[in-house]
Amino acid sequence: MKKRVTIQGVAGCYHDAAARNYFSNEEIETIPCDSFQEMFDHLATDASLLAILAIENTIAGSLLQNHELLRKNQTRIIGEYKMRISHTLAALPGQSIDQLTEVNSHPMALRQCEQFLLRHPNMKMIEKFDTAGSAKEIAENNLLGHAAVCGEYAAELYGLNILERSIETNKRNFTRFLILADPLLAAEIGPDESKINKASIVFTTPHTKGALSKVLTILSFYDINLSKIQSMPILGREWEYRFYADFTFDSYARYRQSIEAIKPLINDLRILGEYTECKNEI
Ligand SMILES: O=C(O)C(=O)C[C@]1(C(=O)O)C=C[C@@H](O)C=C1
Repeated sequence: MKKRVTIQGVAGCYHDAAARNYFSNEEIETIPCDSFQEMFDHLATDASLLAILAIENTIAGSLLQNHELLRKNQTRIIGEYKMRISHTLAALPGQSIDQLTEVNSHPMALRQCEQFLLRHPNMKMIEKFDTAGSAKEIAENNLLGHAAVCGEYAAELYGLNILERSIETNKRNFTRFLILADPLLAAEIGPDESKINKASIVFTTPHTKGALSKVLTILSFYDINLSKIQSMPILGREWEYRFYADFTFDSYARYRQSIEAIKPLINDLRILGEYTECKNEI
């Protein structure tokens, strides 16, 4: 059966490209959403759907709100995909860069191109819900004076002219996406234990001396490699934090033992997913 994958954004956006790359051996249908929240709403009402969710970028950092969405929803992470992101500046045919007064894009994309955009102060940065959505809006409404920061494919798809290519601040610009599924579907189509070498968890620690350090020491004892840790404030408890951690490991059994070993030291543990590490980042 054709997989249906919810994406934030419209045809030609980076989520669309990431979904098509990740499922390159299968025919898929992408379901556009206006926000990350809307993606989770769709997943909650239709357990047969999958989703792809940007979680961090090598220039702009973490998408913080997406960590909280992962925790608050029952979906499981079943995979990850790292994709090179290269942005273009695109406008209606006939427009030159000095005629532009406004640049539209997803906030993460604008941040990734900040150095280029600061060199062109004639363009005011206006955040929109999507890169490709910005290109589409400019084309459909014939918005003279507007440019979009979007992928080359999106510019072509919506008939815009590319004024500048590779405008990201650093060429090593990658976004890491997570593949999500309802827990029952995840058990069915997620990777076999033998292929699992990465996990994402969230937990809190008591506000005592060395609490987090003790957890990390135990993980290191079990040969667990901490690949990312992200703290987020706990609502209503000033200056207290929740920790989102990603691990990689060679032995699934040792990883499970390490989780059992840290349990007495932590609270509110949730395993967000166990999956195969994506290595295609070069
Ligand atoms: O606007 C898009 O095209 C998206 O898919 C969103 C998004 C993001 O959420 O970070 C995806 C990848 C890039 O980092 C820029 C924007």
